[in-house]
Order: sequence, then structure tokens, then C-alpha cells
Amino acid sequence: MAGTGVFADVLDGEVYKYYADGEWRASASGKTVAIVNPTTRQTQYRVQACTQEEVNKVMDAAKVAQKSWARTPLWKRAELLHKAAAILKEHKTPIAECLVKEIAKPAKDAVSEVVRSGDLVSYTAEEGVRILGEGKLLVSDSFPGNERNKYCLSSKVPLGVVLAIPPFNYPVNLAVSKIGPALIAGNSLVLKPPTQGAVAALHMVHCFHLAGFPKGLISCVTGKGSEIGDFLTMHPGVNCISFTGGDTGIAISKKAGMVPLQMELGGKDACIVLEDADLDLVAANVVKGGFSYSGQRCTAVKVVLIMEAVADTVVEKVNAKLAKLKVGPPEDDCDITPVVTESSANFIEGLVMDAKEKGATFCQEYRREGNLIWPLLLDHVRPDMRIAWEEPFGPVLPVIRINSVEEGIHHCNASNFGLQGCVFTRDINKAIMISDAMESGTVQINSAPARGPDHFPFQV
Ligand SMILES: NC(=O)C1=CN([C@@H]2O[C@H](COP(=O)(O)OP(=O)(O)OC[C@H]3O[C@@H](n4cnc5c(N)ncnc54)[C@H](OP(=O)(O)O)[C@@H]3O)[C@@H](O)[C@H]2O)C=CC1
Ligand SMILES: O=C(O)[C@H](O)COP(=O)(O)O
Repeated sequence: MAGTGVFADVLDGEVYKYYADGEWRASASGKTVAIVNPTTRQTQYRVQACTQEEVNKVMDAAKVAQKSWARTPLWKRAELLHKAAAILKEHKTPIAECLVKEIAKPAKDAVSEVVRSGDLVSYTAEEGVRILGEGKLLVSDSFPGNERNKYCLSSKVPLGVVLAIPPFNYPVNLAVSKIGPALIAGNSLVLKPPTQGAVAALHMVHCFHLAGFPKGLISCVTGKGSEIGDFLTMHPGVNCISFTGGDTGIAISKKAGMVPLQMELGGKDACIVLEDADLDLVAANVVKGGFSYSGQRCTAVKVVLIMEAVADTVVEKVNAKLAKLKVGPPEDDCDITPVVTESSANFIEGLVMDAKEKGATFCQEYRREGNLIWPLLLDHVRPDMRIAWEEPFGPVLPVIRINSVEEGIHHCNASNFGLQGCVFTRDINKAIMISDAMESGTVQINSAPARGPDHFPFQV
């Protein structure tokens, strides 16, 4: 159970502590942030609202710890990461329980997130010892006008203090995807977890604590992003920011100083369907891609661009599958669970109502109870509707009927987003040409967008 057993140190009465200088601490602010369970809409957990002074101390400790960590042999860094990965996987159950309660992730997916995170940490350690173990020797006479009278030795060095800010939908996995690479490369790391998901992240950090990393090397400060976010991202002690989330990333990139930024932001992942596609495969992937974790994945299918000739058939097949999805609480492993917050549900509803006013065809009746929104396919969506362009991050999927492949590619490329996409056709030549024309980081052929396996490149 969360906050008990090996995790007892993380909890102080009713409030989860923050992690600084190798210790679990209560904030001097005396203030806490409530984490509301999306299903019950009651406060489930509380975390510390850390102060600016506490952030300063964490940054100072991170700077000191990083200097000696950078001198720690690579194999030893890897050894500790492997240990943390094993501890994380060993304690998957209580961490998954937090994911269920904080972000309404279906129970089985919550366990997968933790296991996948442990595997990712181990994989990073493995890759790190190879990649970081290599350097380069350059000789001068390969550049015009030079004799062979100079040699250059280059190797990779750490950046310093890395600030990691993950989003709510993968608070453990998208935290370790930053922590693992930062640590193996000799950096220290300050984590600001998302408020929804903070307790799962604190438990994950405790696994690193139990593995025995040096004091101050990893820390985790909690508080609302809107309150401590700017102080963190503009902090002079930060040497790199690794952020995953929505438009907040755009604001951060404008405020952050001269530090490297790694930004993974939103997606409006387009699914282009041609007439010759295997339509059962399309329907299965539209449902899996569009509705798993209730559409709250940056890689979720977020707009279906389908050739008119096969649209009726696919819509019918998708509707038949949607009718079979289980809607309800994450504890019951339902396919569709409540979206993360009431404001998210309101935002999704706004997109749905806009589409309704502008004449979209509702394939199901719109139904919402609290944060729980029933799966909804919107057919005959047109470009003047907000849902054609905006990311609902919910179980609501627009279908735009197209008359040519070019029309589909044009819509895909006119979007502000460019994360992932997919194309369905039996003609591999066409598939490759369309993938190439889509201005998206990754395009899957005859399969729904997805990040994994986690060692695949994932970028825009
Ligand atoms: N490309 C990718 O790899 C992925 C992208 N995403 C995108 O993330 C979004 C959903 O996640 P969501 O959590 O709602 O995203 P947000 O952008 O709202 O929040 C992301 C993180 O930023 C923090 N934050 C908020 N304000 C600030 C600030 N001023 N300064 C610094 N940090 C701040 C949040 O903390 P707090 O919770 O306390 O507000 C949270 O930890 C979607 O757009 C989705 O597409 C999601 C997963 C993967
Ligand atoms: O946040 C996201 O959506 C993830 O980065 C995508 O991961 P997934 O494709 O494995 O769900």
C-alpha cells in the first residue's frame, strides 16, 4: 500500500514529504497541495508546497553532488541504476496503486507503466556505458589547408544540474526517461513531478533512494507548477531543462535562460486511411490508438482522415468496437476511465459542443458523469471545428472525410503539432511516400501511433 512498508519514510501523517539532500522532509511552508482522485473527485493525497528557499537549497546540493558524481566511474553509475530499476520493479504494486488513484490509469496499465520504467532505466544504463564509453580522435589534415600537426580528443561530458518536469499521464515513466539518461551521463537531477501523479513519482524516487545514490544527486520538489514552476525553470542553478507536457513548454522555452532545452510537447496525431486498407485492422487501431487510457496519450490517434469511399464502413466497424468498451473506474481495469481533472473534462466538453453547434455527426450520444466521459466518435468533422485542430486529451475522436490523399497530408501538415501519425494502406510504396510527406516525427504504417519500444527514437 502507498506510504507504508519500505515507503513509510515518504509519508508524514497525511502529507507526502519532498526529497532533498538524501532525506524525506516536510516543507517549512506549512502549506500542502491536494491531489484529487479523478474517479471519486475527493482529495486522495496531499504533497508539500515547497518554498523558493527549499528549491535554492536543493539546487546547491545538486551542484555539489554532481561534481563528485561526474568523477564516479561509468560502470558504478550503471550499477546503481540497475539496482534502482530492480527495486522499482519489485515495488510495482504500491506505485501502480498511486497511478490508479491519482490519474485514474487502468490498473493493468498502471503496473505496466512501472515495469516498463524499470526496464527503461536498465536499458539506459546499458546503453550509457557503451555510448559514453566512446570518444573520438580527429586529425587536422582532413580539413582543407591543414597539415597533420594537430590532434583533437573529444568525449561526452555532463551538463551539470538537470531539471526534469514530466506530465501527468506518465508521471513515473516520463520521469525516469529523464532521470536515467541524466544520471548515467554524470548529471545530477531535480525532479518537479506533475501534481496529479506526484505521489507515484515520490514513491519512484524512493526506489532510487533505496538503491543508495549519493545525497543531493537526486531530489524531488513538489508544488503546483503554476506556483513554483517559473522559479524552477528560471533558476540560475539549472544547466538543462527536460520537459514533457503541453503548451506550458512553449512558455518555459521563452523564459528559460541560456540552457539546453529538451521539449516533448503535444500531438494531434493524424491517421490517414486509404481505400485499399485492411478496414478491420484500421478499426482495431483507431479504437486502440484513439481510446486507450481514454485518449490521454500524446501518441493517441487524434484525428482520422479517411477516404470517403471507405468512411461509412470504417465508422460502422469502429462504432461496433466502441460499444464493447468497458467504461468505469480504473480499479476495475475499465477501458475508459475518468479524465484527469474536472477542468480537462470541461475542456473536452467545450470541443464536443463546438463540433455539435457546427454540425458534426455524433455516432454516440454524448454522455458525461463527473470526470467520466463515454467514448465518442464524431463523424463529418470539418476544418472550421475546433476539434479538427485541438488536442482533446480525452475519449473523443474526430473523423474528417477526404477525397484525396493530398487533402489528408495537407490537413496533417497544417496542424501546429507534429509528433506522430499513421497511415493505413496495403500499398507499401504509397505508405512510404505518404509517411515521408507527413511532417510528423514518427509515422507508423498499418499500426496506431505509439512511443514504444522505449529505445526507438521519439522526436518531432
Ligand atoms: N510529446 C510527448 O512526449 C508527450 C507530450 N504530452 C503532452 O502533455 C500534455 C498533457 O500533460 P499535462 O501534465 O496536462 O501538461 P502540462 O503542460 O499542463 O504540465 C506538464 C508539467 O508542467 C508543470 N508545469 C505547469 N506550469 C508550469 C510552469 N509555469 N513552469 C514549469 N512547469 C510547469 C506541471 O506541473 P503541475 O501538474 O503541478 O501543474 C507538469 O508537471 C498534452 O498536451 C500531451 O500531449 C504528454 C506525454 C508525452
Ligand atoms: O505521453 C504519452 O502519450 C507517451 O509518451 C506515449 O507513450 P505510449 O505511446 O507508450 O502510450
